[in-house]
Amino acid sequence: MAAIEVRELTKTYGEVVGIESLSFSVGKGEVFGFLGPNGAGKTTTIRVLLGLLSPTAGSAEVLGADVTSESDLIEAKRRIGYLPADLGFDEDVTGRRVLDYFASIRGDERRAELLEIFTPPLDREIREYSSGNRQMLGVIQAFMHDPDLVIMDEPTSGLDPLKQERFNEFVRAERDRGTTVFFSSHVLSEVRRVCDRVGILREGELVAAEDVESLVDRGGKRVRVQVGGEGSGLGDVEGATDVRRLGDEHRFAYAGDYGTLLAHLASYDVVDVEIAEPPLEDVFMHYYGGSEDSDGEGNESDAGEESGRAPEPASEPAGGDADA
Ligand SMILES: Nc1ncnc2c1ncn2[C@@H]1O[C@H](COP(=O)(O)OP(=O)(O)OP(=O)(O)O)[C@@H](O)[C@H]1O
Repeated sequence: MAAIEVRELTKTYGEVVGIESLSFSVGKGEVFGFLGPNGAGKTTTIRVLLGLLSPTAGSAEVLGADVTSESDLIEAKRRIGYLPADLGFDEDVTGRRVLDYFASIRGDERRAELLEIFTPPLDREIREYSSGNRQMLGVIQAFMHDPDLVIMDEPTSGLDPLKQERFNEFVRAERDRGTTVFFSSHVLSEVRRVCDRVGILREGELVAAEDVESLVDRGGKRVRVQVGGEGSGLGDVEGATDVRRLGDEHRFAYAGDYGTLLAHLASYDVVDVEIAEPPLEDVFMHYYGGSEDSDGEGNESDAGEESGRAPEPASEPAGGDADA
């Protein structure tokens, strides 16, 4: 049994399509990144999975529970952790009170361990919390009852790079202990670091769900070569595309095997060579077919991370204990 099974799932808001005929599954123990730009349907999918929105058509199961069955879902939610995009904590209480509240509902056997990794100021009121501290408190409440499955909506938003790295390390360790993690993101480099598999959502439809390495292979390696002399015909090797010359440097994308490339380069007087993975943005654009071009420099930027977010649907208290 998969941890998450989604079949032909559609959710519309009146005329507006949130997601359409979405199908995917997430295996037990897998870390699955759910990628898409603002408005692609990530939050809608997550809210349906938590029973917070009813699907218009299709079906979804989490840990074997039909998300439209309140009784099944209540049982399954004991084994699920949830980090919503909009945490919705009570501003007047301390972080400790927030954790005590969730502990009273679902338990907190991992609280102490999590507080050694994530360090929000527990005795301050939430209104004094920075967004990073709120997010850390959210991560602690999502994991502290030792769930089998954790669903997170943009978990690293608001975290500084050091805390993001701590979060990434934590997710990798969670995978090693067998926890299934499903999280949405529009930060491509982040999913690359921690996910086994990635689903790319575009305008409510899944356009790809594959392992991260295949996605990267699909984009082709980025090759830069400097040679003595003219280097004519240097880009004439099977698998090379987008061949360009900048001064004495030759650049191209390469989707063939290393042996062929190295044999080809051996006939030149190579001064310098660099073979790098493509920026995931390029892979992403391949699926979106957008006109936004990467800079071709191989930079893995977090484009969009700071961009304005579409208004969130009505928020619910963290922990997903709103009505099914
Ligand atoms: N409550 C709502 N009423 C009407 N339309 C909605 C509602 N919630 C979402 N939508 C629409 O559904 C589509 C998917 O939105 P959703 O919030 O699921 O996307 P998202 O991928 O989570 O985006 P973001 O990265 O901005 O959070 C968008 O067109 C959005 O405007």
